[in-house]
Amino acid sequence: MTKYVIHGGRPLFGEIDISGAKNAAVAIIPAALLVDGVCRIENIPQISDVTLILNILQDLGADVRTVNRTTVDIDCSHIRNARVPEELARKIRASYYLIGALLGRFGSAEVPPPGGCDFGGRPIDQHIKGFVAMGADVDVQGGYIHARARAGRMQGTQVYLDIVSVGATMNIMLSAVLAQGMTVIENAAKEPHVVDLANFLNSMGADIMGAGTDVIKIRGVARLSGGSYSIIPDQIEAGTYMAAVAAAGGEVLVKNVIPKHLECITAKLLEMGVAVEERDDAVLVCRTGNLTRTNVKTLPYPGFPTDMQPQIAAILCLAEGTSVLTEGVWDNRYRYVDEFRRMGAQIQVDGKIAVIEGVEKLTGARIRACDLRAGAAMVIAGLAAQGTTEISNIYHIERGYEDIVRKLSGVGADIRVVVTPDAGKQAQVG
Ligand SMILES: CC(=O)N[C@H]1[C@@H](OP(=O)(O)OP(=O)(O)OC[C@H]2O[C@@H](n3ccc(=O)[nH]c3=O)[C@H](O)[C@@H]2O)O[C@H](CO)[C@@H](O)[C@@H]1O
Ligand SMILES: C=C(OP(=O)(O)O)C(=O)O
Repeated sequence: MTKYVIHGGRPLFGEIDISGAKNAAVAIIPAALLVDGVCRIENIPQISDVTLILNILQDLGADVRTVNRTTVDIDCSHIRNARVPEELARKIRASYYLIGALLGRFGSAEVPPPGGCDFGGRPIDQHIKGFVAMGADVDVQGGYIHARARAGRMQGTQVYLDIVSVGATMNIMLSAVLAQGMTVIENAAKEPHVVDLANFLNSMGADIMGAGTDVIKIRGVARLSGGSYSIIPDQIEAGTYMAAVAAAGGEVLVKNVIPKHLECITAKLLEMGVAVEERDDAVLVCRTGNLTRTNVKTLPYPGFPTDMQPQIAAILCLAEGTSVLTEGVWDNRYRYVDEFRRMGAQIQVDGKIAVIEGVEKLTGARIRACDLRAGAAMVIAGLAAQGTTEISNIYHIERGYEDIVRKLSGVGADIRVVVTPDAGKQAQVG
């Protein structure tokens, strides 16, 4: 078993470099399927979700070459296969983007239902509604989603999303760039990664307007051609390290960020008494005094991101007074609360609302990551806690954080990766 062992209670000082955004990279890499020629993609984060999506493209027949640690060249010109392997696709959420990209490229796709963090139901009905409106037949058989454009090519149309969905907005965009005519997505998501995908596709020759607003217009073009593109910095990775400084104390320059994307997080940290100073492409985060209570509700961008909800909860556990946290996106994103309670946190959950009574200190405990951001929040709690925290199931964290142990050690955290023989092997030895 591999776990993180953290000796908490040390403030953090120094600088942390932020990697490319997970939720942009896992859409832009499948988008290379639409391009005729070589796409050079830079600022790719070294995380397991990216490795998986690159493996899927290779399995489909793409030529993937590593240029350096953060750059790959992808050439999908010779792909003829539109069936995605089940064992890879089920491990990540972003495999759903292969439906839109393959439909756009070949007019057909066979993709297993996606995996990803478990927040209760994660339907993709809005993605399918969009594909059907654009002239595709979609059904599920033998554990696979089968999608086929009846006219051989997707047809532009108007799609109104019943709910603001990041995945549906980007998937419909992928299926529309090579479609016949104009597609209009209404009630579209506005997250930075939606804009990044549109910018990537436009840089390869697509004609997309309005990304970042709630109406996106995509005029279909005959072909996309190769080029190079650099992925935006990860808003959530940056927010996670900002939260770590807020919880543990200290002063850290979080570098290579777009401060505008962080404003929703910065605003809450300021309310809690944390100093945040914006620079051109960095934010300086400093916490010396006590933390003040606040209320937080997660919402689609530009609201406070749901992917920062567990991390802000870790700080609120240490803030003076009672805070109310409302999850506005997912039905069940509080599965980590029992683990926090083992560290002395006082949290009551009722449906989508968590009431957090601040405590003076958290104490180290053996806890288990239950999903990606919950795992990151446990790291934050461990850094702030007195004593030793051991976090298992860290593969969840490695889906989305490049070198988290090295980055935190670089600012003075006492965090190590420890590999122990699993229970089965110990029993064999004994
Ligand atoms: C790989 C990736 O980018 N994952 C992110 C993406 O997930 P994902 O794309 O799965 O999330 P969505 O934005 O689609 O989901 C938002 C809400 O819409 C609902 N919904 C969504 C689609 C649909 O067809 N029907 C439907 O009812 C969901 O249940 C949820 O309540 O956005 C989420 C919301 O910012 C983030 O937490 C995830 O980190
Ligand atoms: C929920 C997340 O990821 P995914 O949708 O890939 O499970 C996340 O990035 O916080």
